Amino acid sequence: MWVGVVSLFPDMFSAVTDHGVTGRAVKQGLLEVDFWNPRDYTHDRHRTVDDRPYGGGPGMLMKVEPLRQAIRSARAAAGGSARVIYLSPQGRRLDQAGVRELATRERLILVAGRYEGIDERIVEADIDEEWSIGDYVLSGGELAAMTLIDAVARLVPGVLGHADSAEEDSFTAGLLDCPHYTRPEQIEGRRVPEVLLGGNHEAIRRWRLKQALGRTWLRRPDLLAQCQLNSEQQELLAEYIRENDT
Ligand SMILES: Nc1nonc1C(=O)NCc1ccc(Cl)cc1
Repeated sequence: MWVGVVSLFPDMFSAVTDHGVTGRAVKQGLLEVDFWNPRDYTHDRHRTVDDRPYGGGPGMLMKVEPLRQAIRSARAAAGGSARVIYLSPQGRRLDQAGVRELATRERLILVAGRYEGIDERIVEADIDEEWSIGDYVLSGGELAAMTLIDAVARLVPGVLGHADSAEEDSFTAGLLDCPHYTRPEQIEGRRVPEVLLGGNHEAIRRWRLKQALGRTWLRRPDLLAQCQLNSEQQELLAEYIRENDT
């Protein structure tokens, strides 16, 4: 997957390009991230990238020309086949379904804004899709862009490594994760559930599924309402509710 990033702070992206699963994906050539900085498209002595808002008010906007040229350069490099995405609280809320949609695209260009925003005419003329990672206000679009890169890259074949791509198997898709345990067997009197210490893999699978269903029921009934539960899942959830309905 190829991602073009338009940002005033490209160095921030080392968080995804130089670390962990996504860093390894870059090394392996499964993920490529290239950068276009609007500041490189300024021609004044001060390399100005911000501009005052018509109508007054606090703060500045991103200056139009440098941003437009950076986006156009990124599009040209993508060979015109990229989707240009702008990250902002005004966008479509990102969830795993949206991540799956975005992961089907070979080329994405992510526009990370700074200051108070970008000119609406750029959104109309140069942006294909606007996405939000959540209902809160960040200081710029970079962290949102990195969040999207991380979530989408994990769905690129080969990136996660373990063949069963634990993340997305049908077992728990759409449910919260089950509890996890590792050594030692006891921490200040708290023990690991016995089923996990045995070797009964079918019992372990059922226990994990039951826990995932139960935790979703307890913490995110909205997610559960969207799930089509099969008979085994319905049975396990009913069992969990019987055991946990306070
Ligand atoms: N929440 C979010 N989901 O995506 N992006 C955000 C966010 O807060 N961006 C801050 C931001 C976005 C554009 C500009 Cl010009 C300035 C600051």
